[in-house]
Amino acid sequence: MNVTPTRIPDVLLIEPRVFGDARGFFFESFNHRAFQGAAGLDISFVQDNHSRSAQGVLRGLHYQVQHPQGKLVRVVRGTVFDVAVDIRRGSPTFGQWTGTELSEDNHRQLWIPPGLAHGFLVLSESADFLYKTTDYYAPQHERAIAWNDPDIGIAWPLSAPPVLSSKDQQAKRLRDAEI
Ligand SMILES: Cc1cn([C@H]2C[C@H](O)[C@@H](COP(=O)(O)OP(=O)(O)O[C@H]3O[C@@H](C)C(=O)[C@@H](O)[C@H]3O)O2)c(=O)[nH]c1=O
Repeated sequence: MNVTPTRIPDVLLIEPRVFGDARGFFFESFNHRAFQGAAGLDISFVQDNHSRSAQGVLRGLHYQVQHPQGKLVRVVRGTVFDVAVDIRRGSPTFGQWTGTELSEDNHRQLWIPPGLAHGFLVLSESADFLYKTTDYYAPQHERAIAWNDPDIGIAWPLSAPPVLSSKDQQAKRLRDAEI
């Protein structure tokens, strides 16, 4: 697998080696040893999540103030624009974002370390989004930052206003958020 740092250097783009043949394809979607070696990270995952969303749905930007979750994210059906925002106080890239298209065709994964906010926009008719997390869901500690916070300035590839949960509609700007 290829591992490439993004403009937030510890957010990693992971491109697995895909073996295609007349039947279709095969790839290791997660290999603990390869992930540890390539990413240089000693990580264990405790939860796998799967969400399905329609075109134009935007989920995010989410994080947990305690029990922060590192996330290894990918798409098995459709295409999304996936975004991580650095909200770690004192980080040299605080307030910056990085975005990548993840799709069923490019098999790309993004590693988002604990402490960042995460969200995605569905570009295809629908999308199935899978991710592993390093800590458990803790709803009492979950927070959201507004997807359109002008201080962050994410260039979402939008053609219409996004579809948001009521929680995400009420999300705060980074400057007002508990981080
Ligand atoms: C995230 C999550 C939700 N749920 C439940 C709570 C709720 O009833 C329902 C839907 O939850 P949400 O609206 O929070 O789902 P969603 O908006 O998809 O939340 C997710 O968004 C992406 C961007 C992330 O990065 C994730 O960490 C997570 O925050 O699922 C769990 O039981 N376990 C979980 O781990």
